[in-house]
Amino acid sequence: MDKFLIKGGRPLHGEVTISGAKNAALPILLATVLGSESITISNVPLLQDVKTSLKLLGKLGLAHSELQHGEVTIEPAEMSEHVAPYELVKTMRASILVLGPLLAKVGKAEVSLPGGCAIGARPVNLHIEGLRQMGAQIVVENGYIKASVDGRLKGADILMDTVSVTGTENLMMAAALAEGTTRIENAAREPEIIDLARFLNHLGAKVTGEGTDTLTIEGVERLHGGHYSVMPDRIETGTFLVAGLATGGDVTCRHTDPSALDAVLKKLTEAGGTVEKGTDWIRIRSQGRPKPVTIITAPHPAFPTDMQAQFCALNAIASGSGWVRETIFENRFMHIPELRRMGAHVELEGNTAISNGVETLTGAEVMCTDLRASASLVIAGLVAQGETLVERIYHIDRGYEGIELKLQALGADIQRIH
Ligand SMILES: CC(=O)N[C@H]1[C@@H](OP(=O)(O)OP(=O)(O)OC[C@H]2O[C@@H](n3ccc(=O)[nH]c3=O)[C@H](O)[C@@H]2O)O[C@H](CO)[C@@H](O)[C@@H]1O
Ligand SMILES: C=C(OP(=O)(O)O)C(=O)O
Repeated sequence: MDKFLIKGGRPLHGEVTISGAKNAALPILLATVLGSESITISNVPLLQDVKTSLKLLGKLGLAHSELQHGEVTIEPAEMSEHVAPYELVKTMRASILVLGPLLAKVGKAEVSLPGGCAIGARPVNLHIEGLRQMGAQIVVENGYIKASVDGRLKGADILMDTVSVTGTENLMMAAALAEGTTRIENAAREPEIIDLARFLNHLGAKVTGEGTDTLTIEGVERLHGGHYSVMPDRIETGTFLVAGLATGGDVTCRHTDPSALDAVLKKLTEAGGTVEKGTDWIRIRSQGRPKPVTIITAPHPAFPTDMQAQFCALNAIASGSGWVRETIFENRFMHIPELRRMGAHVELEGNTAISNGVETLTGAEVMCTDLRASASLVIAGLVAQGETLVERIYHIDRGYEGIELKLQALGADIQRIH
């Protein structure tokens, strides 16, 4: 299993090019199930989850080109299969996103129930309830969601009990080919939802209201082909900005979208970073030791859960006491015991991590438990005195394209050990 060996204490300096967003690329790739003509997608990050998505599309009978220079073409097909098996779903929760498209396109789907993961239970009841409202018959049997519909799905008025990103995406994709109009209220407003809506509209779907809490989708009979470029990864951007600030450096993220990062940039500024931005770049400069911040995660446009672990690493070395409260996932603090092993003074009280910043962390052997926890440990390793060995980095490879190469180019001493 690969590991990262990091020799900490070097400020990061320079420019980094941000990749396409994992959390936009995966739904967009899986939405190609809905297509009836050839679809080319560019700015696709080369990640383990992207490889898994392409494997899943292949399993469903869709041919695709090799992913080269971030571009892949997917050919439409008479779907020969409608099953997303456990082997694939267990490695990538986003596989649940074929449920809506398969039902809409071929009228049947069997998708392994994703179950929980390290960060929480991660239920999908709202996906199932919404599809039932659109006329699907669904049973959960032998660990699979087995769904079918007579004829086409029907447009419906759906009120989501809670804001769900993948739930909104599944229902939006299903509604794109349904008969009649679907209204999704209390919809998620994440930038990745907007990107998926734009992608679907580019292929001829009729989605409006993206970026607000009410989506209206007028179903169409078929989607045509096209070429679409995935939005930049706001979480990768935020991760590099935190790493720049934490190490006392000066980092510019290129090929990104500052408008998707308002809550994160606000907290970076509160933490004492000097933030400048243009249409597609953000620069952060450290002015000395970071100041502590208080953070409450919540659905967009509030502070994203996918950035809280990185800010825990920042608070760990801040000049005072700060706290981070996680409201989306019940167990997303697995990085805290690892940060403590590196000398952080941080306590968990319920869903809040309260830290008393220390001057510096010390290198240690630490273990990744999930994607963003891994990012926080890498940041901590870059800051720490001495050597840090980060184990189980397959978690990080799910979501960050060549993170060690990008960090090396910014001056970090980080090596992948096979
Ligand atoms: C709102 C939110 O911040 N969602 C995050 C969530 O998306 P992801 O789509 O994985 O999770 P959801 O947005 O669906 O979950 C949000 C909340 O709704 C609950 N829920 C969800 C679906 C459902 O059917 N029933 C139900 O009760 C979940 O338990 C959770 O507390 O994890 C992703 C990966 O870390 C992040 O990129 C998303 O930003
Ligand atoms: C936890 C994440 O992803 P996933 O939903 O794929 O597990 C993430 O992007 O931080």
